[in-house]
Parts: sequence; structure tokens; C-alpha cells
Amino acid sequence: MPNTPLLSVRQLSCEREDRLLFTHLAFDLQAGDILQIKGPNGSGKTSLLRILAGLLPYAEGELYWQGEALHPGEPSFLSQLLFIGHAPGIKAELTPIENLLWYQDMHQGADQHAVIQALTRIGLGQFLDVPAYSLSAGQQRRIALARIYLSAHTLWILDEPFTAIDVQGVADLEQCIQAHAAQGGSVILTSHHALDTLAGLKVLTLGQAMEEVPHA
Ligand SMILES: Nc1ncnc2c1ncn2[C@@H]1O[C@H](COP(=O)(O)OP(=O)(O)OP(=O)(O)O)[C@@H](O)[C@H]1O
Repeated sequence: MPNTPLLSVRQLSCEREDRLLFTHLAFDLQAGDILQIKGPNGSGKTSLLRILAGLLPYAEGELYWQGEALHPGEPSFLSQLLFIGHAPGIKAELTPIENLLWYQDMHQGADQHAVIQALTRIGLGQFLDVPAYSLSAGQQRRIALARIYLSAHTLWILDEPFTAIDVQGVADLEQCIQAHAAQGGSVILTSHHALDTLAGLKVLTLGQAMEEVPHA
């Protein structure tokens, strides 16, 4: 008998500004899955991720988390979710350490040692104490992405995580995503890049059926 999916989406429709972006969207996400959402600009990829994160209402549909009806904004679900949106979502006047301590303090209590380790792993070890506004776009993005190294969440939802990240950074992130999935976590992400180096990748192109991608 198949395992209960971690997340099930059924008959989901999204409408923005009186325009229907997608209808009858349905897919299952199993523990250990990495799911890439694809589609042209404006097709609704970010909107879908924001619906799942409880940040955007949806027109119709049902969501299930581990077989139970899910209302995405509910705290018990949010405690298992790491959402990193399109924008870096950091405070420009704070240093990388301050940004992550502030974020951690809101969620699970601050741990400066863990924050420094995460920033070092993401390649910001030499920029711990400078204001974020003095860093490049890719470095600012890395501050936000360092949260994956602090995360104990089951589900990661990452909107364009590789934007502005260099080749080595992309490879490191892919490795981290793969490791999370290998430990039974799941990842839903958007990216316009081919991610076929990720083993077990599934792709959902909005408006089409979900497919498994052969490992490159
Ligand atoms: N803040 C907003 N307010 C109103 N409508 C919006 C807003 N953001 C997006 N939309 C509408 O939703 C549509 C889908 O946007 P969304 O960001 O979900 O697309 P996307 O597939 O992620 O695009 P991209 O590949 O360019 O990131 C847009 O074409 C726009 O019509």
C-alpha cells in the first residue's frame, strides 16, 4: 500500500485580479520528494508557492497534510515549513548575523554559534559583521538561503533559490536540497534552470501532468 503523501493538492484553482492562473491543479508530494514547479513567466508558480505557504488565498480546492485537511496558515503546519520567497527578505541595515538572529528569534530562539556556522557554510564567513546593504545581490540572497542550514523543517518551499547565485553556490545548494530529501524531507521549488542533476527530481509544469525526470 502506498504511503500517505506528505502533501496532497486537489482541484486547486488560483485567480488574481480576475484572471484565472490555473485550475484543477492536483499533485501528491511524498516524503523525500523534490518537486520543481515550472511554467512561463506569469503562469502562477510564485502564486502556487504562496498559496501553499498560507500567504495567498485560493479560489477553490483542497489541501491535505499527511492525510489531514490543511489550512495553510495554521501554526502546526507553519512550524514544519521553511518558506524562502522570491525577494531576499532581509533587512538591509542589519548584518548577516543580525538578520539571521532576528529571524531565528522569531521562530525558534536565537543561537549565534549556529548562525555563524550557517553563514560560513553558505560562503559568507568573511562578511558576518557588515551591513547587508553593502553586499552584492548574490551575497544578500545567500543570507536568506543560509536559513536552510538552520532548518529542522520537514517541507522547504523555495522560490527561485538559485537566482543571483554563482556556479559553486548552486552546486552547494543542490547538494543541501538532495541531502534534505535523502533524510525524508521534501522540497518544492521554482527555477527556470534544468535541475536534472538532482536525483529523483519530479517536475510539475503548470497546466500539465507531473513527471519524473531521469537523473543526468
Ligand atoms: N502582487 C500582485 N498583485 C496582483 N496580481 C499579481 C501580483 N503578483 C502577480 N500577480 C498576477 O499573477 C500572475 C502570476 O504571477 P506569479 O508571480 O505567480 O507568476 P510566476 O509564474 O511565478 O512568474 P515568473 O516566472 O515571472 O516569476 C501575474 O501574471 C500577475 O497577473
